[in-house]
Amino acid sequence: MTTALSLRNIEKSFGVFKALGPVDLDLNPNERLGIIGPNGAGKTTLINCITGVLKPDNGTVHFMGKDISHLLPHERARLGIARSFQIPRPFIGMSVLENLLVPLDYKHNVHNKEQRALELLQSVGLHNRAQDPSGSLSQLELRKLELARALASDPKVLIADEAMAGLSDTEIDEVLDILMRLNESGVAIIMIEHIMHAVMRFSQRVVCFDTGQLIAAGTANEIANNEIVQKVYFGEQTHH
Ligand SMILES: Nc1ncnc2c1ncn2[C@@H]1O[C@H](COP(=O)(O)OP(=O)(O)OP(=O)(O)O)[C@@H](O)[C@H]1O
Repeated sequence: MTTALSLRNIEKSFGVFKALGPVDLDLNPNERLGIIGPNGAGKTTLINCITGVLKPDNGTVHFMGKDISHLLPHERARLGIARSFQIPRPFIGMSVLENLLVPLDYKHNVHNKEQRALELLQSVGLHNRAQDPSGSLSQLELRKLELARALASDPKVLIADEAMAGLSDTEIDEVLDILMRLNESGVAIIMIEHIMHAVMRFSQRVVCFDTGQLIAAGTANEIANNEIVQKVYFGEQTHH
């Protein structure tokens, strides 16, 4: 089976500081993968190496069997790798709908952009706010808009970076439902999340990073019961 993503021997240093690697990691098509690890573990660095924001010092990234190591971020996005950001920054002066017309403008094969924007809003449950100014959105609605924006490129892989931070339990459930529906529609999802119960509930497989290394991989249950993970991650959490 062709993997959706295949990372081999990825390494990244900042000056003399080794932030990541070497890391090998695969993502299967339509998989739900959780990435956990304490602050500074290298999760964001890894994601930046996947999206092309950072150029790793070593290693390769394959997407659907194609070597994309040399591609720029917008080229990777066009192929089908999308990322939603933890802190959404919508165009405040624009309506919710207009915010989605911006990324859709980059797509040449969408005939009716407004209709597509409304479909995207519907898929995240934000269609009733289409005409409202984006500055009037609640935290939860901003997260939904951020997901809709990431989906405008019709991704095959969505990297959700702390999409639920700061939300209440019922709001977390809503975001999880949206991500689950997306996954059912054929999008592989990488969830980077500090909210343990959410990432454990969502993910078919969880990998844990610490000091730039992948230290454990398994089902949510296996990872929750893994002694090394408990030491570096859950151990640390209980001191917060
Ligand atoms: N541009 C940079 N220059 C120097 N050091 C960096 C840079 N980006 C990240 N680092 C360092 O690399 C390490 C890994 O950081 P990274 O942001 O990838 O961790 P993380 O797992 O995403 O953490 P968090 O959960 O807090 O977001 C950290 O020690 C961080 O200080």
